[in-house]
Amino acid sequence: MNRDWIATAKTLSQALPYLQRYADATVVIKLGGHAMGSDEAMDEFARDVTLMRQVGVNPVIVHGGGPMINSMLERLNIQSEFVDGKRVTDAETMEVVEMVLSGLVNARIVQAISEQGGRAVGLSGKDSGLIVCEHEDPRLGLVGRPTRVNPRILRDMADKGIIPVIAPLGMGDGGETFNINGDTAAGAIAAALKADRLLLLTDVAGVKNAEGDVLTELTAAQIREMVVDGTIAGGMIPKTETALEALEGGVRAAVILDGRAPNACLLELFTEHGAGSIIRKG
Ligand SMILES: Nc1ncnc2c1ncn2[C@@H]1O[C@H](COP(=O)(O)OP(=O)(O)O)[C@@H](O)[C@H]1O
Ligand SMILES: CC(=O)N[C@@H](CCC(=O)OP(=O)(O)O)C(=O)O
Repeated sequence: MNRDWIATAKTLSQALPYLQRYADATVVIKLGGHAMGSDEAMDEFARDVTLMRQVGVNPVIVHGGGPMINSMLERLNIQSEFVDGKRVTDAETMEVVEMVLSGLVNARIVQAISEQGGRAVGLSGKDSGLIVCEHEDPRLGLVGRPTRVNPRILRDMADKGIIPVIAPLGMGDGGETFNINGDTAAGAIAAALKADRLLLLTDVAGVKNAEGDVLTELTAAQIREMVVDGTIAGGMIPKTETALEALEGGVRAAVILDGRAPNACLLELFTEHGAGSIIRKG
């Protein structure tokens, strides 16, 4: 018999304990704009998510789209700047952010999952009272900090076998729209669902130390130290902040991993090998 088929059967057999461990688990996956790359990578991600659902996991997708927002702002000649990894958002920028996240990025992910045979439905934090926000910092304009997350709609969707795909927008108490960093939104949702895993997919293999080596396990204390000494910088700041807040909020473990690596999510959940940097409570 062809050896590849034997290897496939063996792989499936070896995955059994992991499939059992994650049966009915809730896994929140943040797909960063940098991890979205090519159509092939998107198709593979969609296939992995569809497979997860097929074997009884409840995947919840929260996406970013920073690079896509940047290119649309450039086309419209609108300047944009970041403070500590978050986009300063005025009313004009907010319109573009919403248009790109809900109109382009969200729709692309939903379509990719549908093409793999999964049932995906796109929504944003503004739908069904999912994420209510307040102003995070006066310097950032319409950037929201989630104050209340109502995950009921997500539970209803999971019960029906639907994979939610969520754009990181929120609603203020006065009905205004807020831009939420994708990592922050994913962490808040993971905490509200008391998720078993929060997977933060990005474009690096994990959190690196000052020598550039990926740390496979990290503690909260290590993270705080690395933020203070500047080893963790830029977009990695909201990511690690999110991981810590999610753990405080009741998530069992958070993992920062390379979304461009082949079958990144499956590798992390269903093999002994794991992937990226894992941060556990403690
Ligand atoms: N200590 C670190 N380890 C790994 N990446 C880091 C670190 N400090 C800063 N970074 C930067 O953070 C980036 C990931 O954040 P970001 O670009 O916002 O990703 P995404 O768009 O996937 O959310 C990496 O590409 C890297 O340039
Ligand atoms: C407040 C804030 O910074 N919002 C982000 C939302 C998108 C995002 O988080 O995209 P990535 O995950 O691809 O970086 C932004 O405007 O770029």
